[in-house]
Amino acid sequence: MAKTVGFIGSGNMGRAIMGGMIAAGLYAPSQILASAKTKETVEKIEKELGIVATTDNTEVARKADILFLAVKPGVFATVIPQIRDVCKEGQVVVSIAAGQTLASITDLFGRQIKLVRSMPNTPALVGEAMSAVTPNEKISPEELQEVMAIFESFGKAEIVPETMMDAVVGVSGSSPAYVYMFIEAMADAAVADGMPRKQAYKFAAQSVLGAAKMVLETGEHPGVLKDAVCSPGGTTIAAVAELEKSGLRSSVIEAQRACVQKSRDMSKE
Ligand SMILES: NC(=O)C1=CN([C@@H]2O[C@H](COP(=O)(O)OP(=O)(O)OC[C@H]3O[C@@H](n4cnc5c(N)ncnc54)[C@H](O)[C@@H]3O)[C@@H](O)[C@H]2O)C=CC1
Ligand SMILES: O=C(O)[C@@H]1CCC=N1
Repeated sequence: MAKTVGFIGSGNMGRAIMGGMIAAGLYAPSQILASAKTKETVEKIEKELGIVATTDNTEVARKADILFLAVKPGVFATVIPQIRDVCKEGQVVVSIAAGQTLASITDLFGRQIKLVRSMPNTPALVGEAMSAVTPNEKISPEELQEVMAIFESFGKAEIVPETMMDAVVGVSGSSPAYVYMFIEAMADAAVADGMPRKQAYKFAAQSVLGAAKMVLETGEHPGVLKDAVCSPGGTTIAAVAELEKSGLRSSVIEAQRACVQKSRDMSKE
């Protein structure tokens, strides 16, 4: 097992992964080394996660057995030239960036490295991420197993071909944002009907969690599960008819297609 897991970038996603890994107990906080841009963030994450942090990206690259690149895609061209000559021998590099391909990252390193492209999501923080993982040909089965164990420590993970990554960004990387909007809208409606805001979030979020679990655990088609909620002449079908009128499905499909297209465009930049 890797002795040190490094993170370059400690923003929303980096912190969600570190928090998820620590909560799962797969790695002790002392085995995680992260870099951040400012001293304030270094102090904040050291306190928040109990890990060691630094403003020096090269220190993380020198020491990490597995190195997560958790900065924004546009920062790769700054960070990789900084670290490429000091990376630890035999190190496995894991990118979590949208729109950075195995080929583009390899180009920035200027040589073939052990590289994994991945797409997690922020529910990593509560152990419920959905992550996709694509290794390059330098990654051994044992190394892949170790990387998968990290992703599985904070949620579900699957190996996918790289050609699937743009679709993954749409359906799981970015989709928590659409779901939060749905929860917010349901809560707003309940608040309009007099429910206290905090209680409204609980009722809306727990209903989304329960519905998602029904899909995952019963194996039923979502349409069958929907039909079971719709009593003939009842309340639910009245809501469903309105949602169809305002084009909920089409709206979600178009939004997700825009997300996937953006991911494709970013890969070409
Ligand atoms: N937020 C999300 O839901 C997801 C994000 N991602 C990917 O994760 C990556 C990070 O995204 P977020 O965490 O959302 O962004 P963020 O902006 O929250 O985090 C990026 C962090 O990198 C730091 N940073 C910037 N330049 C740096 C440098 N030169 N050296 C070290 N640190 C530097 C920033 O200060 C910031 O804290 C992106 O590539 C994104 O595509 C992937 C899946 C989901
Ligand atoms: O919005 C973004 O670009 C990142 C990638 C997936 C989720 N957040």
